[in-house]
Amino acid sequence: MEAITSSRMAAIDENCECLGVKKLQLMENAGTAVASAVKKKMSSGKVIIFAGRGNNGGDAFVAARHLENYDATVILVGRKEDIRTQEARHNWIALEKTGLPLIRVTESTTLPGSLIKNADIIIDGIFGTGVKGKIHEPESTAIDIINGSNAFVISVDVPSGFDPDGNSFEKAVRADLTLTFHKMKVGLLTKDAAKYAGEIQVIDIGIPREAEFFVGPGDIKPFSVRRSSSHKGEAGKVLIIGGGAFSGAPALAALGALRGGADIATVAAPKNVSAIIASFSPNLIVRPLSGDSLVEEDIPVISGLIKKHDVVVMGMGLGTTDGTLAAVRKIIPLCSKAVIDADALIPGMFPSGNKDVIVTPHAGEMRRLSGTDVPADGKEKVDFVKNFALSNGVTVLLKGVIDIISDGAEARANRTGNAGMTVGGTGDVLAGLTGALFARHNAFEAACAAAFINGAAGDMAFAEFGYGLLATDVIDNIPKVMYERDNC
Ligand SMILES: NC(=O)C1=CN([C@@H]2O[C@H](COP(=O)(O)OP(=O)(O)OC[C@H]3O[C@@H](n4cnc5c(N)ncnc54)[C@H](O)[C@@H]3O)[C@@H](O)[C@H]2O)[C@H](O)CC1
Ligand SMILES: [K+]
Repeated sequence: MEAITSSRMAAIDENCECLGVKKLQLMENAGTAVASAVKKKMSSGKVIIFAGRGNNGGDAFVAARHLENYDATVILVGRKEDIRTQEARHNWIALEKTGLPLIRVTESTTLPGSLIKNADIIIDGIFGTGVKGKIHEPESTAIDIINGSNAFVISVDVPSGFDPDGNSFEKAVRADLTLTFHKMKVGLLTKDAAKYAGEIQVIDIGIPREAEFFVGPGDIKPFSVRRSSSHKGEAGKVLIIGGGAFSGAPALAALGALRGGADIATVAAPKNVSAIIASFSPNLIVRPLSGDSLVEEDIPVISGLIKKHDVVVMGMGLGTTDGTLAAVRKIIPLCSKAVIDADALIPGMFPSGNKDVIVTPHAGEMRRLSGTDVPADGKEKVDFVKNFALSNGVTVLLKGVIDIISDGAEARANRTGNAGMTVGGTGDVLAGLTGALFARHNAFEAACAAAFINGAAGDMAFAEFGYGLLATDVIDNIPKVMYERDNC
């Protein structure tokens, strides 16, 4: 059964907002489904609703509002001033306008244990996917009280305290029924989950398919955060192997990597272009290779550089002489993580099972790599990319009007970008940016985020320069997309 992590769920949630489906709507659907489960179980009776200060509590507030005709009481575990999100606050205010009794509990000693004794149903909305670490008071005692009751317990999304990602946890509600939203959670598939969750039902809360299939702002969020205590190099060291035939392409890739957050971008380039590349920017470290093009004799130097970097980005501006292609073939197996672009995209060279290679072809390069025509669009194109990724053991980022990204297991698409980006160099920027993101995250997530960020930076450049935009304008807008812009 397909299951989802809490971080992916949060990303999808964020993507929904951009598609016009607000969190408030999802919360309404979630809470309505919980109330329906109560109505299905009994037509009248005593219901106690435990709600926390996060969105799980918000779902419980909605459920309570839909149970006005029952003998229902809401226990807010925490101060109403501390209700964390706008959506949950909105639903608390709506609840205050009903005739339902609302009890606020800030200390474990004031939890009304006697009220719970003869409850028929308890709704458990203390924590959902946002639970972290040791359970504090009064939540901890609230969990104990629920577990000590004889009522039928319905947990909202996950039993409160239970780790949605399958990690160890301190204590959790033991539910009879868990209504989990959108998809099964990874933790609910672990072997002792049923002890806590009881029967598990997956509830559709109206998340559009597009929120999962199209890369959105939620998917780039994890790439925009960094610990304040980070040390030099921790954000990624990227080695660009390119140039010889050209000099601008590897420089654009390196600058794309730096704007994408890499701490270090080193360019290993043939001697004929190395000084030119260095002269483009003082931010670049350039290591000259032996001659006018990459050759096998350069491999000892390159091998040493690979060991000092997290990711290799290779191909841009290399040229396609036999000697260069022979060198490329020998370099790829030396890399633990590689982004392969442009001239380094050589047919038949990706070892199956090596998931730490991202290839970034456009349609023409994809045709060369696969030896067949790429379907124009639709499901056929997605399946084509997915099959290629699976059979070659790589992650594919196929560039196009709509980019398709797949690691062979999953496929997503990216809609950012514009026709102004057909200008030379934007693909080099994307390759470098992909390398920077790949240094810190897995191949598929990095490729998805890079496609979105590069396209959105291109859209910002288009707003300023129209069809006169340059690859360097895309580079300059990368941080705005990652750190400043509302990307909806
Ligand atoms: N994913 C969706 O599309 C939807 C999800 N909904 C519901 O939202 C919750 C997740 O909400 P979130 O606000 O992120 O987190 P929680 O409500 O689970 O909890 C956060 C809350 O709890 C406090 N807290 C966390 N850990 C502890 C602890 N150890 N001790 C004490 N307090 C703790 C924290 O400070 C916060 O205040 C999801 O499960 C769904 O139920 C949407 O409503 C519908 C769409
Ligand atoms: K819960």
